[in-house]
Amino acid sequence: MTDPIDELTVRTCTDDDLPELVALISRAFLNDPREELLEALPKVFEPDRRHVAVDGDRLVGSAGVLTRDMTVPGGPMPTAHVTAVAVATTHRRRGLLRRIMNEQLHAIRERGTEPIAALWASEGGIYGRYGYGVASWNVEYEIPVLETEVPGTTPPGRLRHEQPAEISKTLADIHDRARHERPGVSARPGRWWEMRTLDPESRRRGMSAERAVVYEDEDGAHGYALLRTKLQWNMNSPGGEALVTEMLATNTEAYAALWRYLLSIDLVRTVRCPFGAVDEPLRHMATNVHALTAPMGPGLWVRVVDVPAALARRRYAAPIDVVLEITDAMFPDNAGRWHLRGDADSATCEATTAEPDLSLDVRGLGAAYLGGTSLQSLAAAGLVTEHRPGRLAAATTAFGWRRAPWSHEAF
Ligand SMILES: CC(=O)SCCNC(=O)CCNC(=O)[C@H](O)C(C)(C)COP(=O)(O)OP(=O)(O)OC[C@H]1O[C@@H](n2cnc3c(N)ncnc32)[C@H](O)[C@@H]1OP(=O)(O)O
Repeated sequence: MTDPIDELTVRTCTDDDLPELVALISRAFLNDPREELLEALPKVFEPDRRHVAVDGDRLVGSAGVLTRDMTVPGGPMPTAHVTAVAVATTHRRRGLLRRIMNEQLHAIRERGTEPIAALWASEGGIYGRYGYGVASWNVEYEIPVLETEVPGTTPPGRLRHEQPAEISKTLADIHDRARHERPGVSARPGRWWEMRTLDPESRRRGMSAERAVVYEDEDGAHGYALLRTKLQWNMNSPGGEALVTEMLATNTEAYAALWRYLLSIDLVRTVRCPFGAVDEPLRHMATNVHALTAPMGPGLWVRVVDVPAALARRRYAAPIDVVLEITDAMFPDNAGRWHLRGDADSATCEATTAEPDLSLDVRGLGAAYLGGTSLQSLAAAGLVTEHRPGRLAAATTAFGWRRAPWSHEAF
């Protein structure tokens, strides 16, 4: 007997679906549908890239893609940003997500412009089965500011307070220049900055409006921090909190000046920075690194959608000449042997019948793609097999990168 879930229509969205879509996504993420989502979403909404499952006159499942570049080792690359995945609680665990993911990944592949897809997962058990691997790690800093500081003299530049929406061009310029150094950072095309700088009450969660601190010198602006604050008292002592919602800098001076500022705001005792990088330079700048001890969790998950295109598009930290044997249960065209040759300037990847040096599933390739998960550690976990001695070590070095991948926003 056919499960009724197989009878549901899965189609792409229209603008008319928006109100019901907002209700579906809000409920799935345990919220009430909020007016401001109806204002924010249309700024970045791509109906033709969002799948919905329909039961009668109801939307019961959905997953979308945002068309954005992401920096990968070597530079920016079109990347399908998978977002706002939801299945109605009335229809859960009957295979609806599986149907939607299948449609979505095939649509990305048919489009032919995005060699990889990326997402932030709400739970760790969902996306591995679709070929996604954890490609970056996120560190959640909670810094007791009385225990550490960033020493140094007053830099030549200065800091100024601004309303983010009023200086979005400056923020966008710093963001664009800073992100090229760092795999994992997403571009903000079109009306993204308009959406990012909306500051509805519901985003504040009891804290202040978001404000910007910009570092500039005579050559222009080189860094910014976006933050919220909240004052509370412990008996007669201040116990204020600052939440750094985003921070990017194009040089060390700006980065140090911003952290020096953040760690010395009067009445603030704790600075939280929920999107921290694994290789955050602050650890080497602060006087007490123990104050920066912090939990780490998965950040970006990457799915390689087109193996030869993805491997030829990124660059490699050292010369590489290797035959990879890939398995991929969803895309047979990805499976097989690929001869990858590359270095810091160029790369090629062609089908071959040669004996493989390494074999791995596409999920492991996604994990290693941004340079943040080592092939050697995947091999130690039994997820990469080496067929010729020495090839694993060489490939591990080449797949690494000078900065750890980092995503500064959970899209
Ligand atoms: C990129 C993002 O947006 S991440 C956000 C994801 N959305 C949410 O967390 C919102 C709340 N949750 C939901 O909307 C739904 O429960 C979803 C979308 C996570 C899952 O939808 P469902 O239709 O129930 O999933 P479906 O029935 O297709 O399950 C497919 C497989 O994934 C597994 N699975 C589904 N959800 C989870 C989960 N949260 N944790 C672990 N495994 C899961 C199922 O057990 C099933 O496994 P199987 O193939 O071995 O049988």
